[in-house]
Order: sequence, then structure tokens, then C-alpha cells
Amino acid sequence: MNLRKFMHPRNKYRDKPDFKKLAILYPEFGRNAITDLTGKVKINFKNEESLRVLTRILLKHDFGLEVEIPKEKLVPALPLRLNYILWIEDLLRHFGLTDISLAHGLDIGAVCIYPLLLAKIYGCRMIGTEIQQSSIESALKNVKCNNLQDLIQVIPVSKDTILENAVPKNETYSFSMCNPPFFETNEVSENNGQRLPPRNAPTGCKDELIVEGGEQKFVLKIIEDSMKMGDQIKIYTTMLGRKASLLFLLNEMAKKNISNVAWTEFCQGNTKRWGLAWTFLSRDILDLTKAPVIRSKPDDTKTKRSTDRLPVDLIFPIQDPFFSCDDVVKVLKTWISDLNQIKMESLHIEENETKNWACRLTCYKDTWSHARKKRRMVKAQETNAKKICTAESTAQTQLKTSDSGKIVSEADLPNITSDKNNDSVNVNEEPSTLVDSSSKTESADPLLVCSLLLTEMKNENEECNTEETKRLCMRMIYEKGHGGKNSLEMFRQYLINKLNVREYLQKQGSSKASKRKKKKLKKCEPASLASSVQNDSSNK
Ligand SMILES: C[S@@+](CC[C@H](N)C(=O)[O-])C[C@H]1O[C@@H](n2cnc3c(N)ncnc32)[C@H](O)[C@@H]1O
Repeated sequence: MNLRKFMHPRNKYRDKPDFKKLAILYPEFGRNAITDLTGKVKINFKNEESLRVLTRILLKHDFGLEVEIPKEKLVPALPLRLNYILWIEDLLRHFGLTDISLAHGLDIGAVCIYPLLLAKIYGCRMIGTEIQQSSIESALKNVKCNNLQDLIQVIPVSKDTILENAVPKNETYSFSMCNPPFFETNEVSENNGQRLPPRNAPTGCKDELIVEGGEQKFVLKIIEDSMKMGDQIKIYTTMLGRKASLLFLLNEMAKKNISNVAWTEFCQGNTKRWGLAWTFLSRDILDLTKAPVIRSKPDDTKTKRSTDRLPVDLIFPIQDPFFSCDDVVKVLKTWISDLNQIKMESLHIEENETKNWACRLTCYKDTWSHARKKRRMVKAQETNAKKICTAESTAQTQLKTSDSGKIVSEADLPNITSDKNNDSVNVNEEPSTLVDSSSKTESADPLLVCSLLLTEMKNENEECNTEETKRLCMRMIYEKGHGGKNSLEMFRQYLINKLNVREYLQKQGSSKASKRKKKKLKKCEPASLASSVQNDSSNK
């Protein structure tokens, strides 16, 4: 789905940049752009250098900023950075602040993108921290080159300093922001072979993208620091790369009684990220729960976070392609083992006439959340590969034709390497290196430990017990894990999809609901009827 329409309304990249104009104005951009046969100017989003040049030129053209983006470093995607900045502006306006005076930014990176944009757009004074010496040097160079030293201060910190000790105690700040490294330590390095191809060229080095415990642990540390700092910073914010992290952190905040919270979506062409904000100010001063936010879909965090409905028994018929409880157990075992990073121990349950099976699952990583998306992408890849093969053989046929008489120029040949994903709409999305990994490393702290129980349910009337009428009951019980009950809920949803019983369960759910509704109606409607019957009888 193209998410452009959900981009922040004031984001200037809701409209495609005029690449043709940029190519004329900036020869460097022109050299990196591709003009097709119809005269349309495009850029190759799979080429890292093209992304670097595009970002530099847009910063220059749209914001008057001169920057260097060192090779090997993350190329910041501007639509996403603007989405984040504009949301902060919304939050501050909601708070009644019209000037964005002083801010704190964690992790400024090699470009120093947020401080530069904030200083340029709002004249905002900003303190930014960074741990990498090479990034600090390059950030300082960019600040100096734009003559913004009076507004931007770059502070080197050690990797254990997150927020608390990086902020001078005598100053208060309007907000803090952060774009944390997304990946966990072993995630990128061990799984390069298994990564799906990104839409854009991946940019950024490991040190920029990886942090122990991933973004969840990093942001949890910010939250913990913020609890000590209180309203020294009015609004704490962070960007998140994964919905699972948002759900996890919302839960963690709820546990810590932080309830003045807002979250939003940052939608670009094809990618989505999340923004999370919280404050310790009282709601009558600033109510973040009423702040402006963007949702491309109805808010499902509440249902996904609600834990009071668990455990829930899923009752469904044994249907094609399964013939028995054993069949279902067999596929469940295969699916679970295919997901990797899940340890399965069979549990002993007492034998009785009904068939049942139980196991304990210890899950080290959420390998189920994006499994459907991955399957779709792999399928799309296969289809693309087929198309390319067809195009290649067509090209060869044409070449053969040319051998036998007609002269064929290169331009006549189908462009078999053209990239369908390279949508000129995507000014420059965040490099999509964020594909879940499935390495087998076990961490000491599992995401989820749960038990799964499968029971064959028999009809009370023995004669009715045919294969068609047999039902299975699946119950999943949360035991522990830092992913909380949300992770169990997501895992359950994954199994519902795999078992292909969603539609059945929904129908059951809606018929139960309509029965409840009818019952309710009956209760109200016949009240008068009942009284009239009573009246009648009393009249008699
Ligand atoms: C994903 S990059 C984001 C860079 C930049 N903010 C941007 O949006 O393009 C994450 C950055 O966080 C830095 N970093 C990691 N741990 C940090 C810490 N404890 N304090 C400050 N920066 C940190 C990394 O060096 C890296 O530059």
C-alpha cells in the first residue's frame, strides 16, 4: 500500500520533488539521475550514491543546508525526518508553545540531520549527543559549514549514557527526540544471507544501526531516565522502527504508570515508522492523549494490548487438510520449528478418553509477526524473477530475429534490469534493512514463555461423533517473557492464520454476538409485552 496520503499534511514531500528541475539546476544530481525514453527523470533508489546525492541536493534546494554525508554512513530519508519534526511541532502547539526554543536530541548521527533542520526551520537551539567519534567529527563539520554553531551543540557521550547524564541539570527543554539504532546485536550480522532485498539501497554502518537489546531496550532506558528527570524535559519523544516495539513500550509505560502518552505513525511512500511521546506534566497542563496523531488504520493497539481476554479457547472444526488431532499436532510442530528461535518441550498430561497434547514454548524472538509479509514478498520476488526470465527470453528472441536480418539497438531491447520498486514518489525512504532475522541465538531473557494445549472435543451425544463434527480446542497460556501478553496475542493470531480458521472464528463470534443482541432485544422489547400479559391476566 502506498502510504503517501498519510504523510504529515505539512510535509513538503507529499508532492513529488521535481527531479527534472533538480537535474537542470544541479549538474551533480543530473549525473546521478536517469532520463527514460519519454524524457522522465528518475533516480535509482537501489544505488547508495544516488540516495546520498538526492538527500544532499534536497537539503540544499529545500532548506538551504550544505551537508556532507560520509560514505558508509546512514543517508537520512527526508520525508521521514520531516514527519517526525512536524509531529513534534504539533505536540508543542498542542501544548500552547509557538516557539520551539530548546531541545535535546539523542543520536545526532554523522549528518546531524535533526539539529540542522530544527535550527534552520525554527531557529531552535539544540543539544545533540553521539557516541561515534567519526560521526561527531562529520556532524561538527556540517554545523560549521552552515554557520549554526550558536544554535547547535554536539556532545560526545559514552554508549551507556542515554539521557540522564547527557543533559545539563540547570536547563529545561521543550522536548527530546531520538532515532535509536533499530537492530539487536546479533540481528544484522548473522542474517545477511536471509534478508529480503530492501526497496532502497541499504545505507549506514553497523555501529549506527545496532545496539544491544535493539530499540526496545534503548528506549526503555530513555523512559527510565525520563522518570528520574521528570519535567526537566516537557515532552519526551522517540521514533520506533517496529510496531512490536511500540506495543511493548506502551505496555511498559502502563506498568510504570506513565499514562500521559501519545503515539503516531510516520508514513512515507512504502514504509511506516512510529512516533512515541510522553510527559510528566499533569493532563490539565498538557494532555498528550488528545494530541494530534496520524493513523493509517484503525487503532489496534488497544485490542492487541488488552490482556484480560486471555487465555481464550479457540474452538474450531477439524477440517480439510486435517483429519485428526494428530494431524494438527504434526503441522503445529512443523510451523513452530520453521519459525526458528522457539524451544518446544512436550508436556505430559494425564491420559483420558479425549485426545490431547500440550507443550511449553520458549520464544527468543518475534519471528511470527512479519511472517505473512515475508511470504508475500518472497512470492512477489518469484513473480518478478519469472517476469525477468520472460523478458530475457523475449530479448533473446528479438536478438535472434536481429541476427536474421533486422538491426536491433540497445534501446529497442526490453529493460530487463529496470526496478519496479523504484518509485520516483519515494523521495528517499529509510533504507529498508529492517527485516526480521531468525538467527538461532538464545538470549537469557526470552520474549515469551507460554504453554499450548490442544484438546479434541467430543459431542455429548455419542452418535453424533463423526469426523465432521469433531472440534478442537486450542488454549495458549502466558507464563512469562519480556514481550508480555501482547507477544502471545500476536503469536496466537499467527497460528489462527496458519490454521485457516479466522473466518470460522469470526463467524462464530458474530453469531454469538447477534444471539446476545437478540437476547438483549428480547429482554427490553417484551418488557411492555410481559407487563401487558400481566395486565391481561390481572384483568381476567
Ligand atoms: C539510527 S542512527 C540515527 C542517526 C540520526 N539521528 C538520523 O536520524 O539519521 C542511530 C545513532 O545513534 C547513535 N547512538 C547509539 N547509542 C547512542 C547513545 N547512547 N547516545 C547517543 N547516540 C547514540 C549511533 O552512533 C547512531 O549514529
